Amino acid sequence: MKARLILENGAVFEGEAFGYLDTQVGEVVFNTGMTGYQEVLTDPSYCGQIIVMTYPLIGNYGINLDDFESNSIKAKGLIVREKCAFSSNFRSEFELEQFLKHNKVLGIEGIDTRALTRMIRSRGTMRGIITTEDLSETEISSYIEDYSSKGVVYAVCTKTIERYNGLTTSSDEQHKKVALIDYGAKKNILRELLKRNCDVTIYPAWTSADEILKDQPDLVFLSNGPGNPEDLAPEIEEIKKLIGVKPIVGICLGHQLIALASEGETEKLKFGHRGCNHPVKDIGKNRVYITSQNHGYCVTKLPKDFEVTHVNVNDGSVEGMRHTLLPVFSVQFHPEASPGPRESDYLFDEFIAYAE
Ligand SMILES: NC(=O)CC[C@H](N)C(=O)O
Repeated sequence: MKARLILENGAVFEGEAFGYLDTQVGEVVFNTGMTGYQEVLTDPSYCGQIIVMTYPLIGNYGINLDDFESNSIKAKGLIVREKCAFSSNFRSEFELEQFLKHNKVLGIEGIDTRALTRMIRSRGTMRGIITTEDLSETEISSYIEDYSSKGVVYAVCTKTIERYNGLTTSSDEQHKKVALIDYGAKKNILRELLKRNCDVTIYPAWTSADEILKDQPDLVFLSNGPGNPEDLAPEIEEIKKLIGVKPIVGICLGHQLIALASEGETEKLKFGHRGCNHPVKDIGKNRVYITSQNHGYCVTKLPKDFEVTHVNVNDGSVEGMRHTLLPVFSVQFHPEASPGPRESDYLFDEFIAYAE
């Protein structure tokens, strides 16, 4: 069946539908990873977005039971050049198409993803509709105008407090108590903390600072998550109450929220950074790491008393910052990888070293 992507600038790309037949509106973004489609689709930070994979063949190693970053697809749609119908990998449990169908997500194949990506790069990120229906002009513009990314964090974060014990049980290993505030946390953040013997309590995004402090954590960890950080005014107020009281670290959205809670500023990037091949320089180590990224916003004004620890080698944007006096440290990229290179996972040791 035919399916179309209609962008807000009027461009139309036609391809073949696969997965679940539907109409959805979202922000159309591209990801340059050659692999990692399972992690990308289930990463809650993609909530509200339609993903274009620039690698031309997607689905060739299927979907397995271990690589989920949350328990369902959070993206609104998937656009590929060619979908692989029969996967070939010893870990594959089902096909990409089945996975999309089961999660009620529309995929479109046969799209010139190179032309589409070039258009997004030159025009900037745009809203778009994916559909198998014949929509009228009025329907198209009302879909696009009604689209908003507000509330996405509340849609994806945990609704109840969850507690996990660190993996090592030996009594001489001291377990650090980590309060992970979930704005749409990827599972690999939890896995990395548990692997390092931390006992982790996951709190819904709206949890008050008082409630978190009552549990006496050794470290507060602000997760990644979807949407515009500026939409989270109440959460920013709670973070303000934690800064200087408990050590705080953050990844991606968490990093942006620390900036906003300390009177820094964030802005939307023209087309974002999404992929597994973004070079980031750790200024202290004078080394470049290839990192996994997925963000549309970045910190443009550093808060007072903060210094830049990491910088993006491609465009010079801020990739990490640290308070010069208080235990506060955060990065814009994803040291938990999943998907992508794991070479910056040393940052989890640095994060945990901040614990009291
Ligand atoms: N992965 C993330 O946490 C993304 C943060 C934020 N939603 C952005 O797009 O910039």
